[in-house]
Amino acid sequence: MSLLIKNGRLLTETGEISQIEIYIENGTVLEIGNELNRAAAETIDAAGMLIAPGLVDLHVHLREPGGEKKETIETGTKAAARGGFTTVAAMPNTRPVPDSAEQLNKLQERIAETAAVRVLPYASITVRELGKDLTDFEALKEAGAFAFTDDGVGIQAAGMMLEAMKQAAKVDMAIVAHCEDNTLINKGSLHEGKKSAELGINGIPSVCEAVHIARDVLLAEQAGCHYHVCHISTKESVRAVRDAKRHGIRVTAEVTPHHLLLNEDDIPGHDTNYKMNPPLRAREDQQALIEGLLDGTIDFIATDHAPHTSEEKAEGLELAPFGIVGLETAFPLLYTGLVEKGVITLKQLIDFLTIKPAEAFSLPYGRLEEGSPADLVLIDITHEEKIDPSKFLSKGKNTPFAGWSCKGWPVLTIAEGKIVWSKGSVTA
Ligand SMILES: NC(=O)N[C@@H](CC(=O)O)C(=O)O
Ligand SMILES: [Zn+2]
Ligand SMILES: [Zn+2]
Repeated sequence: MSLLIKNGRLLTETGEISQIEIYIENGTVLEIGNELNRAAAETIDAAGMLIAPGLVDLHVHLREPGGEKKETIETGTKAAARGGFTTVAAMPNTRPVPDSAEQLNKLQERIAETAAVRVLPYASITVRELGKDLTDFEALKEAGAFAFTDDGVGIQAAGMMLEAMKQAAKVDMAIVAHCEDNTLINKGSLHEGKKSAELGINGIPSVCEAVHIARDVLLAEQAGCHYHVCHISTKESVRAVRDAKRHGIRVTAEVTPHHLLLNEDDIPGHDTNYKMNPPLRAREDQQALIEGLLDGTIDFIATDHAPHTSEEKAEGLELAPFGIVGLETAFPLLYTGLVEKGVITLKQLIDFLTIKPAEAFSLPYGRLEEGSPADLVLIDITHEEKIDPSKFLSKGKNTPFAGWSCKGWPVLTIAEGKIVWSKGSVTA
């Protein structure tokens, strides 16, 4: 199977745009250049489109097994393809949890059968994510685990975290941490601040997250493992990561589009589409996250795509589950909200969604070079369209961004040389 992409525009290292042809064979980029004179089974005219490496999202909830009402591997990866993502890492807070080689193997089978794009499965740190017993890291690595995390819940005991980190260092894998101290959650539904006070709702204080990060970087220093912070959200957390990096500790961090684009002032009232964990923080936290991204404290962007059913989300601010979807809106939102506003460049945005996550975890994805896997996305930078959850391929419609007018929509996604999603107008 061969594919020729003509007339596309590619960003060079310096951020300039160059006209390019890409020839793909058997899932691999064979040649990039001008007037390649290749005869391909299929030709795509990418005139006017920006070509980027397939986007990489290392924090996604696909919900299968056990949560199929919210999402499946099939619907979640179709949503990924529509959003321009060709690699996603699937969180293990499913039922059952991939906490043994047997469960992970079953998950891999489902992925092989139904996924539209590449899925890297996380395994849990503790059995059933209960925080009591460590899983068998060696066996899980052998079975193809991408990294270890108990996302959805923090590792409460420092001794447990240290032991996990030592085991992770032994098998040269990362500990990926949802940072939340259960004794500081305060039964909160929003950030503890202006908005929680205004709405008369319990708030989750910033220190609930930052205290785990401050603890964990010290533990990681001792264990010598790669420690990664999920969905960083507060200025104190950014400070802790920055300080740890300065001291040579092997820590990386991700931030979500919603924490970069929203803060508590944007919450219109009792709307559960603004309820996620960690919560939308104060304006100065949002500013600190942008600064952290710009100065390299925060390594990359991940969506934390967390679909829930509309019935669950209709239960009111205090009872509804935490989480919003993100795969199908990340690029246009960030392009419109950050690049068009001059906060970051287009090159930086693409890097934060491709090469940066890949480098943080030494993955061979997120780059478009001769010999690399043929993962790429064509993006229409100029076309403006409103976010319409009814068009989502995800089962989850839970987004606070419905109706936002955005530019920078993916129009065609190729994963391992195959067209996995197309808006329809570009294929020749
Ligand atoms: N982010 C969320 O608000 N929710 C996630 C859990 C998590 O990422 O911690 C979920 O699984 O729904
Ligand atoms: Zn989490
Ligand atoms: Zn998550």
